[in-house]
Amino acid sequence: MNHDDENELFARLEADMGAGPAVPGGEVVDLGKARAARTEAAEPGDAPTPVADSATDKAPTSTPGGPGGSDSDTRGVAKSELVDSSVPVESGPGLLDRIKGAKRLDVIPGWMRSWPEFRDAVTWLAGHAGHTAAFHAVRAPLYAGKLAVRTPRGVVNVLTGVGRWASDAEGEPLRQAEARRENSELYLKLARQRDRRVRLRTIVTASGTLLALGLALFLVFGASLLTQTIAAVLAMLVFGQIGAPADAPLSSRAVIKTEVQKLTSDMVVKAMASIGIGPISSAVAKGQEAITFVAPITREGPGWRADVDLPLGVTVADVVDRRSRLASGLRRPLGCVWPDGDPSEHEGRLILWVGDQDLSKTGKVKWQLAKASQHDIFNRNPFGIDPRGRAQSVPMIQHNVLIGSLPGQGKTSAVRVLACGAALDPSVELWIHENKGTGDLDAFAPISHRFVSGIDDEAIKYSADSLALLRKEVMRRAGALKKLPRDLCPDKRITRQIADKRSLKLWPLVAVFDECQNVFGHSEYGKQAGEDAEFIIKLGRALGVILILATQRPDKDSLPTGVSGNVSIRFCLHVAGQTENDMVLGTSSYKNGLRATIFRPEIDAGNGYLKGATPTPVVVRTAYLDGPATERIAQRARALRKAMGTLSGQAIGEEAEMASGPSYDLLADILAVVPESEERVWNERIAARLAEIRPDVYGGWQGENVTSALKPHGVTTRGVAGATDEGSRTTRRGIVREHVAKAMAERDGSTGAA
Ligand SMILES: Nc1ncnc2c1ncn2[C@@H]1O[C@H](COP(=O)(O)OP(=O)(O)OP(=O)(O)O)[C@@H](O)[C@H]1O
Repeated sequence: MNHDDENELFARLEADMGAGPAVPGGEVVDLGKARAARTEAAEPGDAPTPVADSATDKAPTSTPGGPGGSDSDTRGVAKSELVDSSVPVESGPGLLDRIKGAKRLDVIPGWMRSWPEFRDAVTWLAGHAGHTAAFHAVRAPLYAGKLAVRTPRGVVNVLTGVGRWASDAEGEPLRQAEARRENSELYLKLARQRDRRVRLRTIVTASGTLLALGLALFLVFGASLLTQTIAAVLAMLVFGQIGAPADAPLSSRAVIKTEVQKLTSDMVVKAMASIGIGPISSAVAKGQEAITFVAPITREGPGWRADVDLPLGVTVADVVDRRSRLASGLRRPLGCVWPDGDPSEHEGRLILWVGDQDLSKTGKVKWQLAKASQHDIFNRNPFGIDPRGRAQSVPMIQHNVLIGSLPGQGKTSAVRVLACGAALDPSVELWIHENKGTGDLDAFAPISHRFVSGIDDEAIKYSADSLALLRKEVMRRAGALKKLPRDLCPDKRITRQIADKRSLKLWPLVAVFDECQNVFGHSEYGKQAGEDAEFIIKLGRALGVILILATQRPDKDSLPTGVSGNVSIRFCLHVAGQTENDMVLGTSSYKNGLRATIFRPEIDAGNGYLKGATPTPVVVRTAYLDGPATERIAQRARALRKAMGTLSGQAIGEEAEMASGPSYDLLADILAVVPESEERVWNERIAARLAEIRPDVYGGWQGENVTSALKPHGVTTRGVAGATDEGSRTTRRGIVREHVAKAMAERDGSTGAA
């Protein structure tokens, strides 16, 4: 709390205690009393009442009005007294509210609460210690040699030192000076002091020498070899160190620290004054306080953090706009300087974070799930780190993702990270489309229900077909979800519990469209594909259908506005200008300071603005998975799917038409569960047996489901006489086994002929 705050709080307390019952702001003002009060104050000879405007620091002005003033004037007085009174009144939060609203600082720092960050810190520390130990261990023989060579010199240094001490050599220059000045009194005093000292020190030195000689004789003639060795090593360590020249230390450094200057308020003010924001520069020029530091500058992660209040009317976006000038003003590389807003405060609260090193030099960020055996897509997917080194993740369920940038900035890498997260959940059905044709996502082919890599018309058509199929799938899911009982699906959206009931076929479906501009911009299929994508984006979220779109041409021809306008998570790597920026990050993003144009081509590949995944947009350097790493993850994902029986579609060589849901052969399955000996059978019995062999497909089926599923195959049901489990005879709907066998033979015969 600063001084002004304290003053204000005390004034407020005084007002609370002394003013009697409060007049709530909403109460009716007694104009008569207000007028009387004003008339009193405006008596001739009275000084004009100053109306202080603390917000604008205006010069005091006289209260308008006076005897005979109009009603509106009167209201003006009453209003100014209530609003601008220099005595605090009941406006704004009270003391308790202010205390309640105070921001609590973390008891335990963020990096200690986040397991991955804590693990990173400990791993780094262990690595650092290990490296230093190994470095010096390797050089130990060299250090021993140096110490041995320096030992005689050390001995001489010690003897010389002792001699100088015993003879009080340090007082000699003083005595000489007094002798030259012929100050006999002081000289005699010093000489007497020297004699006293030398007498005492000679006794100490002689005793010490005798002791040392005794010890030396004992070590040479009386001590064991081990003691002799230890003594020799110790002597070498001590005398070798003492004998070292001042400019040649024994060991070199195992690590050389990159010296990073501490960020000071002075540096920040100077830098801010140099970026060309009028109110700041002019205040600094006049020697006034241009910006206010609301907290001490502290160390946060691998850098420094300054919390600053900008002058009135200046926004964080104004500073972000001048980031490179700010970097110059701070004399730091651009990739170290990250001005950011504080969402919990006002538009003028700037968090300036200055990193020790350029974000682009962080190297390749490890993906947290690179070695994980499995992942749950209902949890957030690790995505990368922010400039402050904090792990950042992306929620997948209930979301769609749009990734955009110029070529070669890291879109595909970002897609891989998201697709790998989805792949590690074996319940997820993957549809992968890579319409650049370079095979960047080929690793996912063995686990994808639908997969295509290509830029030719056929590949584009395949992707467009996928969107059409997804649209149908979304509609099917909407119907299926609606029918679910309320207790299973209270929020009318897919949950883990629902996804795990395979018979419902409502598992999460992640569809990736990399280089989607080639699909949406296609002359023949583009328009329909855009409409389908918009439909899916709008409705698919609650139904477990997640679209991940990546484009290197975010313009309105290649990315339908219905798509870009409705997507929930956006990641924008380097783009050329405002239009592309806003297409990916959303309207007005550029104006609000979210400018992916700040990233440098190539140097900042992998760095982008992430919006929608965190409470406020954040710069993220994505984790990087190269080809082999992606393949290893995909293999793990395939093994998981095999074990769970969720591989489907093209991953097991099925035709593309069998796109939605796992394939099954109803006729073959019925023949399998109805033995030849059983000529006629009730449909309800078939349904129960089918559910036993394929619960994921037939679970929950009743007799009617068998009836309707057989209809397209030309098998009709009829009344079949039989006995219930209790033994009573009755007739129910059923089939003749031979009819099913015939339908299957016909079908297979015609397939074979085709
Ligand atoms: N997260 C990252 N960390 C480090 N380097 C990265 C990262 N992402 C991308 N890169 C670098 O950028 C290069 C291009 O990445 P990527 O292929 O993902 O870009 P792209 O935007 O998909 O390109 P294109 O549009 O041509 O397909 C990579 O080969 C890699 O060297």
